Amino acid sequence: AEWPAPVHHTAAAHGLTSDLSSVTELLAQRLLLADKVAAAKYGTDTPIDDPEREARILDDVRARAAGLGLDPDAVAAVFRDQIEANKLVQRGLYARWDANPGERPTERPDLAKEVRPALDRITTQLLAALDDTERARSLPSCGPRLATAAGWSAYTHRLDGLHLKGLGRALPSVCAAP
Ligand SMILES: C=C(O[C@@H]1C=C(C(=O)O)C=C[C@H]1O)C(=O)O
Repeated sequence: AEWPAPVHHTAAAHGLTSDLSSVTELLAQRLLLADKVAAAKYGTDTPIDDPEREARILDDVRARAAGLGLDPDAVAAVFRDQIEANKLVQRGLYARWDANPGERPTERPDLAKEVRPALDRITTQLLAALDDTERARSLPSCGPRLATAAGWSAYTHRLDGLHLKGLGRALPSVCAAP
């Protein structure tokens, strides 16, 4: 055989990358969209919790995980964490806006036309990132690597305390169970 082997495909395409920042970057981006979700809902009859939308998301990612050869339960657990993290941030923003009317959003984004499509784009990207990092997420080093990557994502996005708490809530199922 030839050596070194010709590179026909990227490491990421084979789940060989050990860098989890592609994942944490998307988790941070998704969490920052909670501000737009909350702004879309605050002061309206639309509740923070939408169990039907959540169930549709989880059904969809299970099917797409299976198509990628990923464990549907494990992938659904990651998205369940993202949804809980998002609601945690939404609730925190509501509390902040209730207490400080001056900080309330001045515009109400369109949940259906603007915000949910942005969340859906991240879903597609996150599924690809989970696929790319399948091996790294199964290693014992996943936890420390994930913490490091999350720290960088938090830093580059200048996350405040509430969003840091949300990012912490977003992480527990990213590393495969031992
Ligand atoms: C983001 C929303 O709010 C909540 C959080 C969701 C999520 O993180 O995907 C989905 C449904 C809601 O329970 C939304 O309504 O779209």
